[in-house]
Amino acid sequence: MATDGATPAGSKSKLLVFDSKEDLAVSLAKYTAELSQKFAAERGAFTAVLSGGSLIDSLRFFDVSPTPHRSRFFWVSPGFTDHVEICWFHSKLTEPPYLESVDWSKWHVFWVDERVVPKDHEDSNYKLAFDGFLSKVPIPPGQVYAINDALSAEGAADDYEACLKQLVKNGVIAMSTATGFPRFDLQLLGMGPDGHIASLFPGHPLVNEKERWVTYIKDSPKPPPERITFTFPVINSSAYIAMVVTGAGKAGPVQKALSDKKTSSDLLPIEMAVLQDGEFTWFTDKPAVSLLQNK
Ligand SMILES: O=C(O)[C@H](O)[C@@H](O)[C@H](O)[C@H](O)COP(=O)(O)O
Repeated sequence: MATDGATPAGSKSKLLVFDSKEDLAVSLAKYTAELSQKFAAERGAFTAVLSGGSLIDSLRFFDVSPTPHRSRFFWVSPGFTDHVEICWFHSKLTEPPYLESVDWSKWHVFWVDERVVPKDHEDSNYKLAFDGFLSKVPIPPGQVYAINDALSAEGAADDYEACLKQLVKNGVIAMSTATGFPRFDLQLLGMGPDGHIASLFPGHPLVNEKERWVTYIKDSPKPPPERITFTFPVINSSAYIAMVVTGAGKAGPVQKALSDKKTSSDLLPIEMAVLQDGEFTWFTDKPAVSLLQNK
């Protein structure tokens, strides 16, 4: 059966490897819907954080099928491999049954990073998520927290941080008693081929930010250059992280992140994503884990 992987900070870590992007998307929809139900019942709100990039495709990717879909995935941890076959309805978050069964009124949506461009610009992560996901589900518009696109990068980061602080005060966002930073229920993240997450890039001083909740970058190596981003203390205070990584182009950083041998001097941002008290799940495909030993 399934097994948990390494637990570096006492938190849980799991690696899921899927046969196809469709299978990954089916599982991600089920995982997200279950967490939404759990937090809506426990706290009366579900705080979900999105990234840009290919993640949104994973929330909307495949076709609807009326018949159950047989999906295989693999749980992998050092020295252990198991294959599990499961039947799921071939469904995504924006289709039945989730469209009706998820309590969308409890959702509050945030971005782990955003490009400093107008909301209707092709580069906007808000636009990407709106077109592919948010426009298809009935989340109250007042609970979708886009950046203020009239501000500079610095101003937008300050404004977003102030918004988060207000929502912590109102009890919409939980606080981590362990870290003193906001504790989002679920962060749905992607990783770039260089091992970056959010807009925290390898070798950039922002990876060391310890005080701010939200900060800004004006020299992002991935275009466009101006962005705002959550900091590591906020990412690492999450209750759950789903790290969605597919494709052979990302196999190098995946191998490095999951390797037992770590040297603190050259950590990639993905290796710095270590939950203090939460569950970190990798949603991957076979090409992304092709450099791992025990797959
Ligand atoms: O604004 C962005 O560029 C993203 O939020 C970024 O952090 C993204 O998640 C990764 O770069 C992975 O992107 P891909 O999945 O497209 O490689």
